Amino acid sequence: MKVLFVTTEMDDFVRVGGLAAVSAALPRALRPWSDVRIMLPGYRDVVEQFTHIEIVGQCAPLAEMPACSLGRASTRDGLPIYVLLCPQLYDRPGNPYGDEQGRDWPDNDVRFARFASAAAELALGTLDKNWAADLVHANDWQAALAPAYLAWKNARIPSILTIHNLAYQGLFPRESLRRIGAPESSFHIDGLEFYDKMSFLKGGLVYASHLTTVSATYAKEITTPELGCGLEGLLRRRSEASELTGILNGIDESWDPRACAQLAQQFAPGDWEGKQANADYVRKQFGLALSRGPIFGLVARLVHQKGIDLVLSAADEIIEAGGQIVVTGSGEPAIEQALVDAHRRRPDAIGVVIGFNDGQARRIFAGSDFTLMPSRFEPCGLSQMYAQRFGSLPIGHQTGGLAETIKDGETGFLFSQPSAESFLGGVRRAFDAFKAKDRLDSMRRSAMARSFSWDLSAACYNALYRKALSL
Ligand SMILES: Nc1ncnc2c1ncn2[C@@H]1O[C@H](COP(=O)(O)OP(=O)(O)O[C@H]2O[C@H](CO)[C@@H](O)[C@H](O)[C@H]2O)[C@@H](O)[C@H]1O
Repeated sequence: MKVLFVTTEMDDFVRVGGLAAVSAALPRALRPWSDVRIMLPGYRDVVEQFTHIEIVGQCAPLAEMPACSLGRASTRDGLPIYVLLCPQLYDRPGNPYGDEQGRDWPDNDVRFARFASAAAELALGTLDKNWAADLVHANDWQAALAPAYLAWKNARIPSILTIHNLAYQGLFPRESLRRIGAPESSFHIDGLEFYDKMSFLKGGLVYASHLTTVSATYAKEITTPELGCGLEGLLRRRSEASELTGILNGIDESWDPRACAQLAQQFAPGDWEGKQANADYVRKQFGLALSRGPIFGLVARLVHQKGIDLVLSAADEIIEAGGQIVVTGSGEPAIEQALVDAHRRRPDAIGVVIGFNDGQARRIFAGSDFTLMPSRFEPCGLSQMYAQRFGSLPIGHQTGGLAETIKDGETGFLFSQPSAESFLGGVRRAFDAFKAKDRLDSMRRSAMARSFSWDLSAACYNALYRKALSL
């Protein structure tokens, strides 16, 4: 079975959020079953990391989308990667989606439509004479038009679209339709149109043969007006036709505190002195006061979704009760600034490093007692799984994947509403557990014993692929 996995982030080369971790781990977990190949845009960060890229094909210009070439390379462990080379679109500073100031690139419609249409061509066998795909697996709005381009070419290749976050839809003005060579006839309510704009995500929601999202709970939630982002009607129809499946993400094996080389000290369940060494390190690194109280960690993209405002409004109570807070991540400038201000107000108790560094994140999970995840919604969430493996008990809102991966009172704490009061309820329960050392010990052991292995998820995707191919 030949699968083209189309994504715009991958931990090996470039990451903005959780999609990058999934794109690095899931294709690897699928390798025993299929010939999975990844397709990425040729961003500067991707191209620079390969010593050799073999050019395998050329893509002709289409509407306002420039010609480009397709390169083939592979990761050190032999995973084939196709890279779409078009310096004019992808060789830029900044992150995959915007400039160094965080503003979206104005030509993102062309950048990602070019990517998606090239993916469709590659799948059809017109770009690499030695390879065509049996199935296309596209991820999020950036790749969501791949199923649409397949449909517009009347191709019969089945496609799967995974929604990692419905809140990002890739909305562009109607004129984009012409720029990306989409048929005029696709601009209607059952096609790409979304309130008079063009929605890339909707292209995938409409044209993909099957939809998945990253937890069963979120798969239900997105069929409701509360979390359906205006697309609930379409999603409900696809769900009722059994064409929307929730498959929980896993995490990779490097999340093992006994072996993780990036920690201040490795530790096993029960070795709380080892865990304490990481707490000491974090306190020192973040310039916090010496303390015997709990550390609350927060590792997240700093966006509205993640409920950082709830953490800020609870900060005084956490500190008064003897806790300290450490935060790392990057995202919206206003949220970054609010965190920096909170740190300036209480540098002894609130540590903040804006930016993202994987080692730093791991040391926070290892050094903290609790991990804060008051997300307003959370399709799956990875931080709460990383946290449990590292003995940091997550305090999460009972939504999406958090509701499925945190065992309330056993491996972490769930609270019911995305409000400051409800969140504080979870925090207070955490303080109680911290004082009851036997309880803390057994909760940490239960959390660390969980595996969150990719194997189960990969088996579900494999079954879905086979069903889509009627194998
Ligand atoms: N700039 C940055 N700042 C902070 N952390 C960064 C980061 N870049 C990468 N990360 C990493 O990404 C992790 C966060 O991933 P999540 O899955 O929790 O959320 P995200 O919203 O990015 O992903 C979306 O996609 C994933 C994957 O399907 C879903 O789990 C999730 O619910 C959905 O919102 C952090 O633990 C960290 O390791």
